[in-house]
Amino acid sequence: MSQSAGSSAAVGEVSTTLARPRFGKVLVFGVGLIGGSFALALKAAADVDEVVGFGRSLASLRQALALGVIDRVGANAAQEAVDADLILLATPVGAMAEVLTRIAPSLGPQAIVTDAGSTKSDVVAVARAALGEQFARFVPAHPIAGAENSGAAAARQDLFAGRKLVLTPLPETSPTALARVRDAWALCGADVRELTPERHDQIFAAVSHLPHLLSFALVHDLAQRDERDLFFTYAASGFRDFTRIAASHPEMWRDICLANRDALLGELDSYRAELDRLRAALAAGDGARLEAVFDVARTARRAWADGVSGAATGSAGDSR
Ligand SMILES: NC(=O)C1=CN([C@@H]2O[C@H](COP(=O)(O)OP(=O)(O)OC[C@H]3O[C@@H](n4cnc5c(N)ncnc54)[C@H](O)[C@@H]3O)[C@@H](O)[C@H]2O)C=CC1
Ligand SMILES: O=C(O)C(=O)Cc1ccc(O)cc1
Repeated sequence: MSQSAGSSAAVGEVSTTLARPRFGKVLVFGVGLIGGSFALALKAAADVDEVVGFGRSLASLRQALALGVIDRVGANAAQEAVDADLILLATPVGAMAEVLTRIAPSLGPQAIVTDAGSTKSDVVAVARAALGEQFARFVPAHPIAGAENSGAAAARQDLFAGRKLVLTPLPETSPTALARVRDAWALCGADVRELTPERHDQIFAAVSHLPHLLSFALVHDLAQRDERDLFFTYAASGFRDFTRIAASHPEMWRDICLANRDALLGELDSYRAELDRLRAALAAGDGARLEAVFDVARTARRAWADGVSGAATGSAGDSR
């Protein structure tokens, strides 16, 4: 995809020295699965001077350093922001306001700020409030790639390869900043799309946030029972598929649910109504109704899986 820095043309070809895209000094706040994978992928594909990592725990930042995910552990975010070129927020969404407030006063004129949060309207609102006149260089983003695993040790250079990445630019977003962030994610291998923040949050309430809530709820319900060990002993692959995401990070999902509360409540109500209809059919012994519902769901699920497997976005059991 990208050429090595300084690659020279073969004899007889027009001599062109194609430099790798330059990203200068990159700060990553939250060097976990997503921030760490972004750092690895961008360093592999672009000319990055250094990646400086910030986080809550020195131990996990040291681990990220030892793994080569970051080049340096940052000590003073405000100072490091002065000459940073690209700043990625990859903390849980509830922590982003505090990070933005810390760096806002010292951002240099070259700095572009982006995020990887799973919700967008809330992140846009806190960025607008914290950055004020500098909000134009904030480019909201959400990689649709991940896993139930957390931390820098789970980071992978190819996490975003072939996966969708949604940008939710605003009318005031700087076209230059937007192009740079689009380029950065494309260099990480992502298939970059655009939505409005509101549309993004509606869609992801239905296809991501609700399924995680349901999975947590099912496992929680079973885990409260006296006979849980016996029940879990007999759980098979259907249970494994349905509940893989209940092993996801509780703090991250607390923040996502609260940030997208209205849309998630709407989806939860819709799902409860569906469950009520199924319950009524079951209580009435209405097998035809149950089978009709299962049939529509099976057809839709198979069509979706066939469609996405062609686009390399994962299949059932693929935890990416
Ligand atoms: N896990 C996934 O599959 C995906 C997650 N996301 C989003 O990406 C973001 C990061 O998620 P992951 O990388 O999975 O989480 P993670 O738990 O692997 O990493 C988050 C990192 O942020 C640090 N952190 C927490 N609070 C902080 C604070 N106040 N200041 C600085 N650092 C702080 C943690 O110590 C941790 O190193 C979240 O906003 C999440 O919604 C987006 C797409 C997929
Ligand atoms: O683990 C999984 O399958 C996921 O669904 C990962 C994921 C989690 C949060 C996101 O915002 C996007 C993707």
